Amino acid sequence: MSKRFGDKFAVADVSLEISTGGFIGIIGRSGAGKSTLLRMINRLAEPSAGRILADGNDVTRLSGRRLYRWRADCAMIFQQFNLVGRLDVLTNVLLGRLQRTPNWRSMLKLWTHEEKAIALSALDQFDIAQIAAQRADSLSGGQQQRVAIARALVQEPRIILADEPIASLDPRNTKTVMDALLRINKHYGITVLCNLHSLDVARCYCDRLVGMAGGRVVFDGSPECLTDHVARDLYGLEADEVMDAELPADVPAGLAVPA
Ligand SMILES: Nc1ncnc2c1ncn2[C@@H]1O[C@H](COP(=O)(O)OP(=O)(O)OP(=O)(O)O)[C@@H](O)[C@H]1O
Repeated sequence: MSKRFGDKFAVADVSLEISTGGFIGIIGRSGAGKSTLLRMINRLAEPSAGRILADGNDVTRLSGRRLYRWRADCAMIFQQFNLVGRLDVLTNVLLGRLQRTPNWRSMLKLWTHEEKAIALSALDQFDIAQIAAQRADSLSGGQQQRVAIARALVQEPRIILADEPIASLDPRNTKTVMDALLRINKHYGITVLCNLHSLDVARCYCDRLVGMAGGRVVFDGSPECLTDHVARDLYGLEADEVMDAELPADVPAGLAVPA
């Protein structure tokens, strides 16, 4: 796929094959094309050229109901959480059910007991069921992002597209949020594609890293294959910054699935 803005290519001739159930980190310096690549997958950005194939179906040609369904299959997590601040946490999570709920019921906010139970259970998995009745704008950044992940989970997606989900969080909240994404990936087998600035976080959580520079893929492999030498090539002058440890000292290395 390629995406051009004017005469500049944000993504240029990128070809990736993504297997179900992976935890893929997309890394690279600012402006490398990571967000544009993710946004093309759920068609928030239209590719200028190329195709996206999912199970043999050309996603780039979908419209109407079928596009709506594809977007329901791809839950998006944003850096700025995108919760509705004046609504309580439980309602924010229930909004993730919108694509699966008849319009008239969601407009009247007539959620069934079952839907509420699903939403509460999602919150419980990330240890935040006790704040279900609080307004979303009263929460810390880490709590808000966990609510956003619970909302994504109740959407029952096949893929989670996370665009810099930890960029505005401190190290402890970074770990909580990455653990939540890892749990979704390992426990439910949902594929996670995650744009990450911190190389250390990417190495710790992802089983595959895709490195982008100037809109192109310049590295694609396991974290072990991404040597410091390759990373320095990828990040240039930003290398020292992204290779600084951002996780607290008690974080175990490797892919330990949280209990
Ligand atoms: N809507 C747009 N209009 C014009 N140019 C854009 C637009 N969106 C992105 N770009 C340009 O495309 C290039 C890639 O941007 P993109 O946001 O995908 O990079 P990124 O790797 O996600 O960077 P960052 O980490 O800073 O978000 C950049 O040069 C950016 O300025």
